[in-house]
Amino acid sequence: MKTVMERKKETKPLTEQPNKENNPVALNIENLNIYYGDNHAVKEVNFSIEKNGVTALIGPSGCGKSTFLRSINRMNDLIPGARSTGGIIYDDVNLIDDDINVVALRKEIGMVFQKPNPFPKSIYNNITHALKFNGIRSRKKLDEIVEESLRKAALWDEVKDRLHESALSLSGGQQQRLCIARTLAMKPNILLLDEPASALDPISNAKIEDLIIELKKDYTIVIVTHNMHQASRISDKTAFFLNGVLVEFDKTDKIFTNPSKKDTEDYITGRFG
Ligand SMILES: Nc1ncnc2c1ncn2[C@@H]1O[C@H](COP(=O)(O)OP(=O)(O)OP(=O)(O)O)[C@@H](O)[C@H]1O
Repeated sequence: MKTVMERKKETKPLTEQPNKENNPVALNIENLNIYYGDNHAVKEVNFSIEKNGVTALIGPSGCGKSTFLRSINRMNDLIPGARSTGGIIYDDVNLIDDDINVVALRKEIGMVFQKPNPFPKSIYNNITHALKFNGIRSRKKLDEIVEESLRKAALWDEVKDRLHESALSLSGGQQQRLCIARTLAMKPNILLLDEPASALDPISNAKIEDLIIELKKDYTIVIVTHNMHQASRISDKTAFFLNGVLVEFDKTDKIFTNPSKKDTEDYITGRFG
């Protein structure tokens, strides 16, 4: 069985191929359908996600945003009865193919969830746990990655003197930034964020938003959010879903100032959902 990385080496990376606006593409979504048993949760979705940008997924509860997001790094595999058809094309590999190495995939495409979920371990060990599992043993190397990841997640200055204290002693916002640091330590290309700030206070929320804007220089970010202000502040492109259908996908400015579809306008102006 070939890993995502092994298959990548054989092909020209899709990321070198521009989309119609001439921006490099990280993921091409082609006729994607996702089902839970008889429930057709995501229907014939087609669009491309740009590299080094923030793509926001918006829409009312139950419209399929999280299902779509989870399908990108195959988290839906854990749900009995879930199945997908179509394509999520990443570096010329279809991520829904059966022979994808899901462990390798999840290193390249990391995910952060709504509720911070640090391990009940020290701050340091939260970051090194998966690294050690992947065979990195050198203390110097581990120290370097811990510092680099915590700096990237804008947490280093707050925790550098307490790296061996429990992660559970951190505030909710700090725990979420630690979860982002833990994901960054695996050196992903893409970050999937499922409402990463919705369980946090406004100040922590603002820090996460600032962090996302900073991180998009180095990563492709896809974020599910119910917060319209957040979507308009931090994203470059926005995808509006309704009943599993991608109703509209465009530049965020356009979606929020002059949407093409009435359903999009009704949603962003709060008329439903
Ligand atoms: N684990 C699951 N098992 C079965 N059906 C599910 C599961 N998760 C979601 N669904 C169904 O898939 C559809 C889309 O749900 P999903 O959670 O993706 O929507 P969402 O837009 O992310 O909603 P929310 O904003 O409330 O999180 C819904 O009909 C939901 O009931």
